[in-house]
Parts: sequence; C-alpha cells; structure tokens
Amino acid sequence: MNNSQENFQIKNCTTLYLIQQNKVLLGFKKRGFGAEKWNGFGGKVDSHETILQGAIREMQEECNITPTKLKFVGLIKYTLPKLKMIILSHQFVFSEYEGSIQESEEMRPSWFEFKDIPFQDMWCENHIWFDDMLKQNYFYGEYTMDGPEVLYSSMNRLVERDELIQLQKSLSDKLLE
Ligand SMILES: COc1nc(N)nc2c1ncn2[C@H]1C[C@H](O)[C@@H](COP(=O)(O)OP(=O)(O)OP(=O)(O)O)O1
Repeated sequence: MNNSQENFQIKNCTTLYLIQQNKVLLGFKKRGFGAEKWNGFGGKVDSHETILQGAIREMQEECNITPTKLKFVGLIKYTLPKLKMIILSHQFVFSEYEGSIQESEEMRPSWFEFKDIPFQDMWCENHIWFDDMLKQNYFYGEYTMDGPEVLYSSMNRLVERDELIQLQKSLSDKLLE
C-alpha cells in the first residue's frame, strides 16, 4: 500500500456469478452501494467467517440459493479515493446449487445471455474483465474509481491459478498489516 492510502478503510468482498448454458444470473441492486446497477451477487466478508463462507452466505441472503461448488476465478482491487476505501473483491463462478432462485430485499435476479450483458447499466469497469470471468479464466485486476461511472485507471491481466491464490494471500495479508 502506498503512503497516500494509509488511512483507507479496507473491505474484503465477494462477488458470485451463476453460469449455465451461455447465460449468467445477475442481480439488479435495489439499495445501498452500487444501487440501480446490475452486478454479481455478494457483499462484505464478516470478520468471523472465511471468504468462502461469506460468499455462500451472501448468495443465500441475496438470492435464496446455496452454491454446491464454487470456482475462485478472479481477484479485483478497487481503490476509491473519495471514499478513502479499498475493496478487495474475490470473484467466484458456479453452475450447481440447492434452493430456488428468488428476489430479495437487496437484489432482483435475472438471466442474461453472454451476448446481451447490460454493460450500460453496470459499474463502468465491468466490461474490461467480464469476458474473462464468463470464460472462467483466472484474472487479476486493479481499478481506481469514484463510483460506478468514474474510472481513473485500470489494469487487468490473466494469471495462473497458483498466482491468483498467492495474490489473494499476499494482498489480504498486506492490506491488513
Ligand atoms: C468499486 O467498483 C466495483 N465494481 C463492481 N463491479 N462491483 C463492486 C465494486 N465495489 C464493490 N463491488 C461489489 C462487491 C460486492 O459484491 C458488492 C458489495 O456490496 P455491499 O457493499 O452492498 O455489501 P453487503 O455486505 O451486501 O452490504 P450490506 O451491508 O448492505 O448488507 O459490490
């Protein structure tokens, strides 16, 4: 972390995408951070839980389903200067689950064909890495932004799985130092 980020609040978040037959389930966020945008499901990891536990809990809370097998595909570091916040978003995909998909107080779910992703109504950096996520490539990204429409800098690169795991560990450790 550089000096200018010393007082930034750090949040570990998860984002999950259900993928089946060239379609992805997105949620229209009805309230809070990123409201009125389509996104994956997810949220903050609580201090008492692992990232995986947080991911599953958010999917249950926001969509009423329990993923039975998650694939960790990406890690994104968002720096939000105006909010003085760093969000480390752990990105997962899955295709199998238990339960039935339902709207929640926070999210309205809907399926989208891969060719019809509503980028115009999503956070503006999504289009940079979304294809890697849909293809289930392993990727790492860094974005500096101030809200869904304001992107100052971006970096996205494909990584090997081992490097992704290493990045997750070292970045989480470094941010919490
Ligand atoms: C900064 O840019 C972002 N871009 C995208 N595409 N998604 C983002 C960005 N920042 C955060 N997110 C994702 C990461 C998580 O999936 C959610 C965070 O949601 P929230 O802050 O609402 O977390 P919850 O724990 O659900 O919040 P409550 O306290 O309201 O339950 O957004």
